[in-house]
Amino acid sequence: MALSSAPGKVYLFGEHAVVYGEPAVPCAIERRARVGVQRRDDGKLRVHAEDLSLDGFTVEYDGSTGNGPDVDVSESLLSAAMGYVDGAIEQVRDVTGEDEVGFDVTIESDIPLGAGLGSSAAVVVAAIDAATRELGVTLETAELAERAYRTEHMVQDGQASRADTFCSATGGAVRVEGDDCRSLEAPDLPIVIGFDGGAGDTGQLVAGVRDLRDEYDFAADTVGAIGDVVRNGEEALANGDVEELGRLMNFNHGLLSALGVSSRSLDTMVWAARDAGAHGAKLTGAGGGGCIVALDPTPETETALSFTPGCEDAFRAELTENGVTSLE
Ligand SMILES: Nc1ncnc2c1ncn2[C@@H]1O[C@H](COP(=O)(O)OP(=O)(O)O)[C@@H](O)[C@H]1O
Ligand SMILES: C[C@@](O)(CCOP(=O)(O)O)CC(=O)O
Ligand SMILES: [Mg+2]
Repeated sequence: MALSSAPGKVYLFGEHAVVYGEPAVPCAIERRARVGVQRRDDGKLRVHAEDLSLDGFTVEYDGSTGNGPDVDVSESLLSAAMGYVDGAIEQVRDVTGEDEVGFDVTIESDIPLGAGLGSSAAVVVAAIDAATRELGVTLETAELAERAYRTEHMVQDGQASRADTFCSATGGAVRVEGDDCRSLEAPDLPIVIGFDGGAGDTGQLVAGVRDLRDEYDFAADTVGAIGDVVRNGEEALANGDVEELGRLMNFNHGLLSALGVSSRSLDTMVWAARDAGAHGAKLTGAGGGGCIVALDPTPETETALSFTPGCEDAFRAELTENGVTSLE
């Protein structure tokens, strides 16, 4: 049995645009997914995922025959739910050369699913790390991040960046532009998160931006403008200028909103944070529903969010330097 954990993240800047080669700056936060993996020799993959929205289920199926699990939910819901774990195991089989190996996989996570905090990347990174170690193979962090990226790329229909997976694998604040992934020095940021209790489908939201970008030059320009905001944001981060970071986050939110990936509840939480005196606020991740990230050293934003209709949970998030971690 091998057990690994990996962190979720918030985007200070650059989600969606990063899929088209613009830079992005996500930061790992101290909310983690833990994945336990035990080898089985019958080739089956058995996944126990208490937090998955199919009401906490356990499925068992034979990965070698391609037969799906025997649960009573629609095919599309199931493939969306299982795709990341299945994909991670495919990568493990590929990188270890053990094509027929099966696993019992147990997932526990304190990252809400589909909410923009990178639950998918954390689960994939932790799963690949635990499963390879279970087979006696230790991957370098760069290789692990690359395999996790390939998983997200496959599940999200060929549209994904390396940002979430690299950030989850290494921890800390990172900068990703295409295949150039590096760690950044970041000050201790006063991060507050608001969560509307909802979720968005990353694959669908990414496809929506892609279509807009294909149809309208001004949508392509908007993606480019997000890249400009990120480049300014990197400078503000390096200078520890939290006020400027906040202004740029506000700008970034406006551009994401123009690309159609915000929602009424995300906008409401963003405005509640701004009205409470936050330096700035924006949605984080794919959008559609889920979380916003705000910067506020005072307790005002967290308090205001906790009284905002449509905000189900408001909490502070600590940046973490701990990326993927082997627990057993
Ligand atoms: N605790 C978990 N157990 C099993 N699968 C999970 C878990 N957390 C996330 N996932 C997988 O990740 C998907 C959500 O990823 P995504 O839509 O990219 O949103 P995000 O990465 O912002 O949380 C889920 O549908 C599921 O496939
Ligand atoms: C929208 C996107 O930029 C980030 C998605 O983040 P999340 O899965 O919503 O946490 C997609 C990607 O980078 O692969
Ligand atoms: Mg994701």
